[in-house]
Amino acid sequence: MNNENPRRIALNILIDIEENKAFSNITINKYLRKSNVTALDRRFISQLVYGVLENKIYLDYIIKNLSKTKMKKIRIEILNILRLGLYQIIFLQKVPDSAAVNESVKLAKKVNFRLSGFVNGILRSYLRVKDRISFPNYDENPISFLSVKYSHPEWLVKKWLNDYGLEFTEKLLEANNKSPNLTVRANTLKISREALIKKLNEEGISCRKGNLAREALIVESMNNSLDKLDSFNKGLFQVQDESSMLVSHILDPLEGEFIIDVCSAPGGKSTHIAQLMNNKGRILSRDIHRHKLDLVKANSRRLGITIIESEQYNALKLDDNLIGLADKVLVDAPCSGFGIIRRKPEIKYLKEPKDIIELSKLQIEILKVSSKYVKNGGILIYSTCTIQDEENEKIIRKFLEENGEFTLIDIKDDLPHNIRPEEKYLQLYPHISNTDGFFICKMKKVE
Ligand SMILES: C[S@@+](CC[C@H](N)C(=O)[O-])C[C@H]1O[C@@H](n2cnc3c(N)ncnc32)[C@H](O)[C@@H]1O
Repeated sequence: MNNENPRRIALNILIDIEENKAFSNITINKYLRKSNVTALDRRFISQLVYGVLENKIYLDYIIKNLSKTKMKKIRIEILNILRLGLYQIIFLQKVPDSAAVNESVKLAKKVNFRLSGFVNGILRSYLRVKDRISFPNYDENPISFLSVKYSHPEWLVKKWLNDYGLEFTEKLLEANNKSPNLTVRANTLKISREALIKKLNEEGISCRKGNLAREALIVESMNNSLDKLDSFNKGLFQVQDESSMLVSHILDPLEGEFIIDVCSAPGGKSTHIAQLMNNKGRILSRDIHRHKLDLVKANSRRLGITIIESEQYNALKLDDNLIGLADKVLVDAPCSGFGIIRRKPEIKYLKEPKDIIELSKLQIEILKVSSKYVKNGGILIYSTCTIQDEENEKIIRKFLEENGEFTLIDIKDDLPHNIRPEEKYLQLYPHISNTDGFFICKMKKVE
């Protein structure tokens, strides 16, 4: 077994994510970029990594039941080999049980020969007693039941049950463990959506029109990673979820305007805004992290956008030079990310209740400071990729209470016909719109 063994690569990725609290998508890309595995193996590696992360609490519950060694005492490599083995046995019909066990034992032998017997024992005992493992019972403890079944931490399940009720919560939990659509935005500065479909088909990518945004394409199958395609390198598209595309449509930028995007990296929305402005006008794209701004620059260059100025800047600090100057300001705020658990399942284990409190303080401050840049009659957009009220509606309510010069604008006219929010703002959920969970709110500074 060499280092190009897909299970070994998946194991290394899982350990890296756990030890370094790293993001799954970035870590997977990092490892795949330096390996020579086939397209089929790349898909298998992603499936293993996402599958284990999505189902970690469930898999650990089983390991805890079968192991005499306490979870905390099981070495991280062995624990992840067990998770990988069980995931294959339970969730992957295409992998025979014997192969899942044998490959896990082989992997364990490479990592720590002495402990391969332990791995063999746990996996084989699972196969023997799987029907007798006792899981939490819904009637006795619905929170534990849902937490284990859908691998979400108990505090989050409890919170969502409280906020949304049982039916909604269960659908949301279930949707969070499903694969999201891979969606791209046609760069209409260079190509129409129809012509892009043709070009991608020629490159072996099958895709269809999106459901919500007029530039969106949903990728249905591919035999190459998107960033290796000629169409990608020529800047004909940008990977972006449809929910995120709606933000720029709701901002509704016009040619010649001055737009400030205070939290812009990696530039998904800034570049879309530039596209909607026909690359005419001025966009100031700021972010607190310099290295992330390199992505804004690289994306702009690839997409042929010249009106974006990127600048490292802390959005909490008022910039006196910009007060009252912007036609439109976008605050796409840092958030808990609970709307993108499908893309980054590790988020559900990393974030804690105290993070939501800290984030909401940061969000309201950024919003207050950034609102100062809006000119009279101008527009302020607040968006997040989360579904927590504390980071969304409550922020807006507080902001509007304290800033009487801003008023909420109804966004129905900016939305496609198939989205009809009950409120003036928009809250999307993965199990309802099959997009990321997203919040978008539009405010106007009264003249
Ligand atoms: C949701 S992401 C932005 C995504 C981006 N708008 C896009 O569409 O590609 C939030 C960004 O806020 C940045 N950020 C966090 N705290 C900040 C601060 N105090 N000032 C400016 N940017 C900040 C993060 O670095 C992160 O890139």
